[in-house]
Amino acid sequence: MRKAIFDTDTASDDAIALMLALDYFEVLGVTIVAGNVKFENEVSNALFTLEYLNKPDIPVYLGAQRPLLGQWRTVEEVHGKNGFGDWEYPSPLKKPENEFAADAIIRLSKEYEGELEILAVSPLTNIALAYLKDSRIINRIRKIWIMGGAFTRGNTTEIAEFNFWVDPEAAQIVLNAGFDITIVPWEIAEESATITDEEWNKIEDINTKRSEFFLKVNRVLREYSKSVGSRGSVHPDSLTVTIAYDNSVAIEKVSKYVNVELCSRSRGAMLIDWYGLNKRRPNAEVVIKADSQKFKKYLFDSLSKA
Ligand SMILES: O=c1[nH]cnc2c1ncn2[C@@H]1O[C@H](CO)[C@@H](O)[C@H]1O
Repeated sequence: MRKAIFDTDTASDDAIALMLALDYFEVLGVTIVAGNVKFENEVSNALFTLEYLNKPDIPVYLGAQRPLLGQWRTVEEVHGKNGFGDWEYPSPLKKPENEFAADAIIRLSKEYEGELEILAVSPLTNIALAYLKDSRIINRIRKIWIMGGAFTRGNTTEIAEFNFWVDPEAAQIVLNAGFDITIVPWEIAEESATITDEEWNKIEDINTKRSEFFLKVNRVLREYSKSVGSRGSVHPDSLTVTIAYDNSVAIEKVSKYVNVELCSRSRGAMLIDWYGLNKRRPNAEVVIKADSQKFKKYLFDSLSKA
């Protein structure tokens, strides 16, 4: 089985993406980073998810509790106050590790040199810190799968997607470091990983512990997504993990030089050099079309498991 670290600001879809990652990868650790909701809620959500899915032995490492430089805001309106649709789940018994997330990433990259992949479905602060401490990590990590960036339809500002917007400096560091990177941008998820009301009804009918989990953690996400005009709840993190597992879910990809804007109004914007104007070598593969049916088949299969 492929080996991966799951880097997350655990709220709503992050937890479903973690469920999928546990099915498809040997997850060596879950690293937590500042993003969606209060750090303590993210930690609790990750610990609870692992317990709920009967994987209590997978270590959880605490990472950056704020972005490298800028101010950010959490988005409880998107995920609910606790990030899990206000579901009052029982407090997890499991505890996080003492080792700092960036150190765990560096250590695991040595223990599994050339094999380790990172599923980065959150702001890139932890990965930037790991790289800043040990730049040779770029030669040991096999691949980073990044959920981030918007082409034009930002979900946090007019032009910026949340993960890139929270820590654009970290995103810029990671993108320019020399890792092997695939990016799944926001619009691709909205197009292909939106779960409509009809599909929510189908999930209600599945009636497994996992489907119940989906309905609870994504309850507020569903309301929020619809309130801003999406066709249902949008699941970018789940799509990213599915593409990491089965690359044929990404129907069209382009290799380009990608950077992130750091300035005022357009902070966090994804900058793709479509025409090679900078004469810089491509640093990322960007997914521009995904197979919605195939993604949903994977999601429903996983939700149907006992
Ligand atoms: O409105 C939203 N819909 C879905 N995900 C969101 C939203 N706001 C923040 N995130 C978080 O940021 C990434 C997507 O931009 C996802 O990783 C999700 O956890």
